[in-house]
Order: sequence, then C-alpha cells, then structure tokens
Amino acid sequence: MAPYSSTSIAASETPLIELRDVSCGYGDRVILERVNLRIPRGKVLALIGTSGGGKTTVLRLLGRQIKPISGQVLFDGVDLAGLDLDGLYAVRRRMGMLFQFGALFTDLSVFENVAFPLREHTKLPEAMIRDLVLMKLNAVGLRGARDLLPSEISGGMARRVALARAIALDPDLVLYDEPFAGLDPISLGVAARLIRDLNDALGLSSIIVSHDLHETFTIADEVAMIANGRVVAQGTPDDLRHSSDPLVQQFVGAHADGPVRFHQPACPVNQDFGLGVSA
Ligand SMILES: Nc1ncnc2c1ncn2[C@@H]1O[C@H](COP(=O)(O)OP(=O)(O)OP(=O)(O)O)[C@@H](O)[C@H]1O
Repeated sequence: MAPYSSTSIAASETPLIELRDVSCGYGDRVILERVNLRIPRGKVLALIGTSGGGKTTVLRLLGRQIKPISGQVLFDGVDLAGLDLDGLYAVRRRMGMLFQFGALFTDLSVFENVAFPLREHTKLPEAMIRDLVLMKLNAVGLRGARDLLPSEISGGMARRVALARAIALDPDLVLYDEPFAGLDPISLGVAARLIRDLNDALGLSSIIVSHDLHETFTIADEVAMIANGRVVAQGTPDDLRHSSDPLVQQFVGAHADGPVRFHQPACPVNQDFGLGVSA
C-alpha cells in the first residue's frame, strides 16, 4: 500500500483510477469510445455489460497491456502513457490481478503459488516470505492447505488461493476478471464475501468484471455498465436496478428481447422457408 505522507490528504482526493475520454481498440477496430470512469479509493466497482462490450479491455488499459488511441488512463493521478518501463512495472506492482479461473501454476504447491510474486518482485528473506504467504493464506482461510497441489483442492479453494496470490504484494488495486465463473453457489458466495472483506480490511480498491449480477450487486459500491463501447450507466447497484434506461433494464432484468435483439436482422421467414408468414 502507498505509504502515508504529507501529500496523502491531497492524494486521497484524487481517484485511484480515472479514465478520461478514452478511446481504444485492436488494429483498426475501435472498441471503446470516449469512455469516462472514476474509481474512488476504498471502493468496489463492478463492470458489467453485454459480451464483447469491452469490459476486459478496460482492465487491459489499466495494466497498459494496450494503450488508448486518445484520452488518458490515470493511476493515482499519473498518466500511464507517460511511464517508462520501470515506472510501468512499479505501477503494476500496485495492482493485483485475478483472471478467469485463477490460473494457478499446476506444478507448484499452494504455498509456492502465493510466494511466486514475492520471489519474482522482491528480495525478501525466506523467513519473511513464509510469514507473508501464511498471512495471506490465513486471510482466505487456507493456511492449512499450504502443502497441497492445485490438483488436490476444489475449484472454490483454487480461486481463494489465486486471490491470496493477487494480494501477495499488498496492492492498492485488485482487478478481478470473472472471479465467480464456474463456482458452485456456496463457493461463489464465499468468494464474493472474501473480495468485499479483503477490500475493506486491507484498504484496497477493487474492480470486478462479472456476469454474475446477483453476487456482484451484493458486494459492489458502484456499478458501471459498458455496452457498444460506451459507459451507458454508472451508479449504485440500486441506481441500476431502478434505471429507466431500456438497455440497463433488459440487462439487469435478464430479458431476452429489448434494445439488444434476440434475432439478428434477417430476411422474412417465408422467404427462407416458404411458409407464407413473416418474422
Ligand atoms: N486481442 C484482441 N484482438 C482483437 N480483438 C479483440 C482482442 N481482444 C478482444 N477483442 C475484441 O474486442 C471486443 C471487446 O472484448 P472484451 O474482451 O473487452 O469484451 P468483454 O466485455 O470483456 O466481453 P466478455 O463479457 O465476453 O468477456 C470484442 O469484440 C473482442 O472480440
């Protein structure tokens, strides 16, 4: 976590993350257009929206895996585009990332998986690494599973190990890409509660990309809905639940039809099947 200093009060007024008028894409294809987002410190922000809308792309912008075509991505007030490689690595160390299914190293024990970022990014003595790893494993309830291999633990436990690994370096921000995918309802509830509790206990900020609206709405302070490359709604979970925007209503209410059509535009049915009716 960032050390306190005489500038910390001013710094705390700056959002940890800000996207200012960001457009970006892959090759010639524009994916996000003039997106504005602010992620206040200490909060859990959920990014929701239709598949392919650009949620993961926002996470990639934050890690500067991709750069904007225009606009700025600010981390703690600093424009990521202006950082040299050392600066970029320093910023990335302040971000923990948990990607779909956790992606643990299958040939390393639970302990070594969590120790990995500490060994990679610090020169801490072994005794301190041990204590830090056991503290993180304790925080996710898995200190007792330290010697097991990923193949010997359940999917829900693996996700918690990945979470312990994501917070190993005491980040300021944790990015979660589909943290609940493939979990049974109990493990899902446990993972969601853990994300919220760790956020509050460790003074983190968190961004969750998820299609699991029920669980996400339970733990998020704010939700931003991304569709067609734009932020179409941002507010508290209740704001979105009660939004009058037809697209938000369709998405949050899980309705098959609405602004996002079930049917792709097509020629009349009778033309294809000769039925004498039209779609
Ligand atoms: N590396 C890439 N190269 C080219 N196009 C890409 C690349 N990554 C993503 N895209 C495209 O960019 C668009 C946005 O993708 P992104 O993964 O950000 O969406 P998403 O909202 O996270 O989707 P989902 O909910 O399905 O995970 C999609 O149309 C996708 O096909």
